[in-house]
Amino acid sequence: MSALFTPFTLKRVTLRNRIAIPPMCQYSAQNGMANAWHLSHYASLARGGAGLVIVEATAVSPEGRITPACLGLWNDEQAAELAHIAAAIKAAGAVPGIQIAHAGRKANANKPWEGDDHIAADDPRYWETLSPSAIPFGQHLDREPRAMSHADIQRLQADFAAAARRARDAGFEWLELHFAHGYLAQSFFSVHANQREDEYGGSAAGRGRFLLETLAAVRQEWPADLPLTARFGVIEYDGNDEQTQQEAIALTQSMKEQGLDMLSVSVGFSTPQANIPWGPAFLAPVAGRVRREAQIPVATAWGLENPHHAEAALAEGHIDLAMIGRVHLANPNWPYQAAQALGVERPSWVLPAPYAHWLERYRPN
Ligand SMILES: C=C(C(=O)O)c1ccccc1
Repeated sequence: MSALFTPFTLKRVTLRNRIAIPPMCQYSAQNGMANAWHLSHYASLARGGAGLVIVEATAVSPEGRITPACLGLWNDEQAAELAHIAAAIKAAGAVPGIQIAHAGRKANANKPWEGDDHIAADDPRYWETLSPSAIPFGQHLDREPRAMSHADIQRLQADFAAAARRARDAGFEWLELHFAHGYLAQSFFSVHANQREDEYGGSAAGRGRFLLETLAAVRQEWPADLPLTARFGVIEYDGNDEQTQQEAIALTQSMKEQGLDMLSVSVGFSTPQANIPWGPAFLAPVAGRVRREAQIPVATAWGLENPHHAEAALAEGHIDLAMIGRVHLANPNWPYQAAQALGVERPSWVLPAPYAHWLERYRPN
């Protein structure tokens, strides 16, 4: 039996395999509302056979969106539309997950294919960006954000808790806090973005406070028997990686003690000067160190689209779940190809029966 096609149980949720589809922004919403695009997109991904499908970064407040076209979960109308997506993912046999997020100083940007840069101040779509300190990210996201007050911090933590409550009520069974990729929570942890001199800055403990408090607020709302996870950048590839990993692993241990069930290990993306060693499964050993030292189940993404690389990362004990993203956009039925490549018996049956039975006897010319 292949590691990739072994079920995985966390709290009262069992995934049919170790294939998870990570959040991938679609930049296709109006006023934060999901629409026909999102429903067909997520239903298609779920029908492909993955065990877990995580809905893209969904903002906890309007100014937390990466772009004006990002999803939101700051009101009940948005939750009602997302409930249809959770139901569609579940009906296809996958577990419905959702990532809740605040983009911080990277917010208020144009869509990637429309410039990927900050929206101009005289544009009607402009809104103020927030961050731990008034330090811009740089390059195409060079706007100086407003340094957050304690009132801002408390408001945004309450927004995360409210979004978690709505996600629960909408029928999602897996919640991921977006603590990665240079967005708000990652910015509190990163010295590149956080130069506060109060209790939310300075030491690693200070820079981790926002994440721990936000997790605690969400933990109050999210059911104890459903997985509460976070995607977190544990390395920046900025030349200071050993210290960053040590601090990140210490924070992960604290988050685990506060009720975090799993960590999706990613890159911080807090500085444009990062020198990321892109390549097959490049982050798997980093994830394996977090798994060993923090003693917490981990997932990771990046460079796992070759089934043999994903299988090895699991079999070698680096990870518990393989986040397989972009290749699913090219081939929503990637799990079927992976099952064939790994010699899984009756591979077509990773797909829904209406597809599986036709494919079982299909021999392409
Ligand atoms: C749009 C992203 C997200 O939502 O995390 C993202 C950003 C940086 C790298 C990968 C993904």
